[in-house]
Parts: sequence; C-alpha cells; structure tokens
Amino acid sequence: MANSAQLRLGVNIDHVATVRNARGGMHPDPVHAANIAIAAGADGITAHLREDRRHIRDVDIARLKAELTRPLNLEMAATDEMLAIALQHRPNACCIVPERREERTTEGGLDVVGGGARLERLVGELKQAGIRVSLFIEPDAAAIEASSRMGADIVELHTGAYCERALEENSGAVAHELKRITEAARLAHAAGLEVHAGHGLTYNTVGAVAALPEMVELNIGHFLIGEAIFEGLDTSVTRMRALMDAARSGA
Ligand SMILES: CC(=O)[C@@H](O)[C@H](O)COP(=O)(O)O
Ligand SMILES: NCC(=O)COP(=O)(O)O
Repeated sequence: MANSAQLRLGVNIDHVATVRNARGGMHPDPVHAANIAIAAGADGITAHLREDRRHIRDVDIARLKAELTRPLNLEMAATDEMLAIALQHRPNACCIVPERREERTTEGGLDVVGGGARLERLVGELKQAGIRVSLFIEPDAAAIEASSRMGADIVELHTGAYCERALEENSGAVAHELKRITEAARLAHAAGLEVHAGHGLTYNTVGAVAALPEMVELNIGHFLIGEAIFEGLDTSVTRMRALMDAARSGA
C-alpha cells in the first residue's frame, strides 16, 4: 500500500471506459478497474467526464464517488454543466482542463491567462463547496502566475510534449521539455501551489518527473491501461508505483 509521505499516484481509468463504450454495455467496468488500481497502490482515481461523454459517463462519476475508498479527482471542462455535476457529486478535487470536441486527446494546457472572469468564477464556486481546484496547464510562468492569482489550490503540469519528444527519441528536445517542467514545478511551489503532473507518462518517462522534489502527485492513465492488456492492471500499477518511489528516493 502507498503511504501518504510518498509522491501520490492518481490512476486515470478513462480508457477502461473507452473499451467498454466500444461495445456499449457494462464491461469492462471502470469502477472495478479503480478498485484494482487502489489495491495495487494508487492513492487516488482520476476520471475525465468529457462533454461528448466519449469514455466516462455521468453514472460512472456517481458510482466512483459512492464506492471508492480513495479520493476522486474529476477532470472537467470549464462549463456550467460540468460545474453543476461537480457540485452534485463533490469529488475530492476537480481538475479543470481545456476541451475541444474534435481533439483526439487533451492537446495543451488551459488558457488561464485568457480564461478571465468565467474561469475565476468556476474556481471560486468549486472552492466554496469544499472541492480542491486544480488547473491543467502548460509548464510556463504566465500560466502559473494566473493560476495563483485565480486562487487555484493546485496546478497539474501537462507532460504531453515531454512524453511525445521521448517517443521520438529526440534527446535535445526531451531535455528542453524536462527543463520547462522542472522550472515550472519550482515556480508553482514557490507561489504556494501544490504541484501535480500528467499526460502520456510511461515507465520510461515517469522517473525524471517523479524525481522533482516539488512534485506531489502524478496522474497516469492511458499507458497503464494499455500495459494492463499485457501484464494485468495490478502489475502495471505496481510497476509504475515502484518506478516513482525509486526515482523519489534517488535509487
Ligand atoms: C486531461 C488529461 O490528460 C486526461 O483526461 C486525458 O485527456 C484522458 O484521455 P483523453 O484525452 O483520451 O480523453
Ligand atoms: N491529467 C492526466 C491524466 O489524468 C492521465 O493522462 P494519460 O496518462 O491518460 O495521458
């Protein structure tokens, strides 16, 4: 079992729902996957209720909130529909993410600088309901300053570009992206924000991000669910957890 002093692992179970939805029906069940992930060492569960409901559905959020023994992090677009759902279910945290219906995945960070009053109102209403608020942002200084000004509790740094460059085996570009994440983590921590990161992380890319001392939580999904096909979800979560812990302890 994970202990609270460790870097936290949030397992994103969206892609279990993607497989389920390919045939309709109930199988495989994302809540069952969440429970396996928790038993294997996940500290929390992340689920992204997209506006188009392409994977997670409203009923999944209700069941996750009712049945989980670990905190739920609800990822959502900055809309009044999603705000109402969050206020109904009261997850432990809400991570506000940018959404474009036609995108294949979350392509960039939230436009916190341009997001203005609407985003600030959403952050305020969630916080007033006792929900911790995270903003999913690019690792850059302007986004961090705006997140802090807006009253967010947490920033989740988008690691997608870093992981893409790693897949291309472009070591110079990987180093550049890692430097952006490293500097952003320092800056966010100094601004009093809790620092999370995620998107596209794999066994190969997790170590460098886990080693950053300011990092408090990593949210990982697509790779873990993909590896689960080959080695089982309990094994993929356990391996990821071990890599995070080894990186954190300098092993
Ligand atoms: C915000 C984020 O990184 C995750 O929610 C991820 O987006 C889930 O997968 P999809 O982008 O495929 O919905
Ligand atoms: N916020 C990132 C997340 O929850 C997981 O992203 P991915 O590992 O599914 O790409």
